Amino acid sequence: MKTVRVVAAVIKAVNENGEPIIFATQRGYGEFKDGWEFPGGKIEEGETPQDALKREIREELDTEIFVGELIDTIEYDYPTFHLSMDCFWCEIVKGDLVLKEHEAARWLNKKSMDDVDWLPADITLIEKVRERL
Ligand SMILES: Nc1nc2c([nH]c(=O)n2[C@H]2C[C@H](O)[C@@H](COP(=O)(O)OP(=O)(O)OP(=O)(O)O)O2)c(=O)[nH]1
Ligand SMILES: [Mg+2]
Repeated sequence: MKTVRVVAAVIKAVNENGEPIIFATQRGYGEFKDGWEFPGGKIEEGETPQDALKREIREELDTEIFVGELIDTIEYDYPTFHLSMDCFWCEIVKGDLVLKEHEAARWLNKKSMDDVDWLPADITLIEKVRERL
């Protein structure tokens, strides 16, 4: 099976009550349309994961991010490909998270993290994010 190498940004901020929150996006097209994910995408040839992630967030959200620590690398078998996804803690440097490709987005806290329908590969990641948020 072919392996698809992907990077995803867990963009972290703090809400008006001082609680940590993360930014989730809903896919607007394709095979996984309507599923919730962390913004990001496929690593292109010659890119480091960090460079790829900064590029993807510029393309998808018109926003500049700081890419921090690796949270986890998710390995997941979809029916037609193997996903290898590096997930990083990120912070906004500049920009307003404009949805250029996604159909919706939400800021989620620990409690509301289960309220959206995550893509299958993200389920184990969500547990780690919640523990460390
Ligand atoms: N970005 C992202 N992709 C995820 C997550 N979970 C998950 O299973 N995926 C899968 C869906 C896709 O098959 C693949 C990432 O593809 P993508 O569609 O974001 O890639 P891309 O931005 O480069 O878009 P495209 O040019 O291929 O349309 O990884 C996630 O949390 N974030
Ligand atoms: Mg993408």
